[in-house]
Amino acid sequence: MLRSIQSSLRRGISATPSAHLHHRGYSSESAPERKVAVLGAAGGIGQPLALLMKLNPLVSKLALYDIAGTPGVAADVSHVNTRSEVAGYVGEEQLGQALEGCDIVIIPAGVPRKPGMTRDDLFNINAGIVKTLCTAIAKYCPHALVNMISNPVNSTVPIAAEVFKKAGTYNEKKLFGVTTLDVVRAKTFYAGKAKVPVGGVDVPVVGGHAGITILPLFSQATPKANNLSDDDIIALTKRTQDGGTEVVEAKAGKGSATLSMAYAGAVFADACLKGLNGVQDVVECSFVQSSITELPFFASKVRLGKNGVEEVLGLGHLSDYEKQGLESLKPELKSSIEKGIKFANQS
Ligand SMILES: NC(=O)c1ccc[n+]([C@@H]2O[C@H](COP(=O)([O-])OP(=O)(O)OC[C@H]3O[C@@H](n4cnc5c(N)ncnc54)[C@H](O)[C@@H]3O)[C@@H](O)[C@H]2O)c1
Ligand SMILES: O=C(O)C[C@H](O)C(=O)O
Repeated sequence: MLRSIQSSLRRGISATPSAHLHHRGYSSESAPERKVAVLGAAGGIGQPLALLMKLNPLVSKLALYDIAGTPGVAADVSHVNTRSEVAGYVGEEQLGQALEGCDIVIIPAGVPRKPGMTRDDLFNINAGIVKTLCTAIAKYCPHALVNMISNPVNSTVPIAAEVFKKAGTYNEKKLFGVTTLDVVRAKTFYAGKAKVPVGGVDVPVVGGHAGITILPLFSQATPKANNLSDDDIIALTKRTQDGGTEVVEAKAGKGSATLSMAYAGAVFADACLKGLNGVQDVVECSFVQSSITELPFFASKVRLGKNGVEEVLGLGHLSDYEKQGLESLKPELKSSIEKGIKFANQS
């Protein structure tokens, strides 16, 4: 049972087939030691993400941190009979211990949206939380890869970059805004509309992570679908851009996407782990420091490796509709990035 869950997870949460790992000369049990921390681990995303990371055989130590509730989550998850050793840390005085020795820090800490709110409405609370957590990362694990989930991602990633710059620890190869949920949604919606098996679908999603800044590139989707009209592509694009709001409205005041986000966060962290371990050709979309447009941060396909970002891949050929979408998203994305930079430098 466990073996089958693990092997299906390994197939699902994997940018490369698990067979690839065996070609690298190690089984999961003898994979390199890797410590992963989840900050905000007692939350709606944090708890299922903690479980999924506990199921990942590439993790040897799992640190679960929150301002409350982590002893219980850690005790619960620690009983799962998989490789990693689990520890719970609670309150700022234990944050350093949680972070020491980390290879990857995943941050889903902060408040989620309620109906009627934009992600930017979360800025006032989450910006401060992210700043505090990143200050501690700079101190206790300056070489870790940071997977930023807390919204608004378009601003929290620039905040993190500024905090690290001030601390003298910034490495642009190691800071990632997690936009995997946009890709997960685009793949699901495309497969449903094109009537193709979802397992084999790929759709790049570029730009940022809020409304029109989310730009799925259905013209590059594989397998190619010849049964989709221009109107279908417009509808798929809008549904992907509004995917978060669809969940916020359905949850009617009880938060935003947690389960699909935990899955997406686990997919992205798994790709980072594989990159760190030297697996070749690990490619995921992520919001990173970038020079593929005039904006300083941009989501696109990124090749992951032993140092984090190995290569930021270009946008490829865009349809006229996508070119228009790209130009329309730039002003909003630019101002969200600038808002984050300004906050980090003023406060
Ligand atoms: N990037 C994405 O695609 C994506 C998707 C979904 C949600 N999100 C964002 O993720 C965040 C978390 O969402 P959620 O549904 O898990 O919320 P939640 O309220 O259920 O959980 C958040 C957790 O963060 C903790 N927290 C608050 N301040 C903290 C601090 N200073 N240090 C550590 N932990 C702290 C809380 O105690 C809580 O347990 C929100 O900002 C949400 O908008 C992002
Ligand atoms: O929509 C939200 O507020 C949460 C998240 O960014 C999402 O895309 O689901």
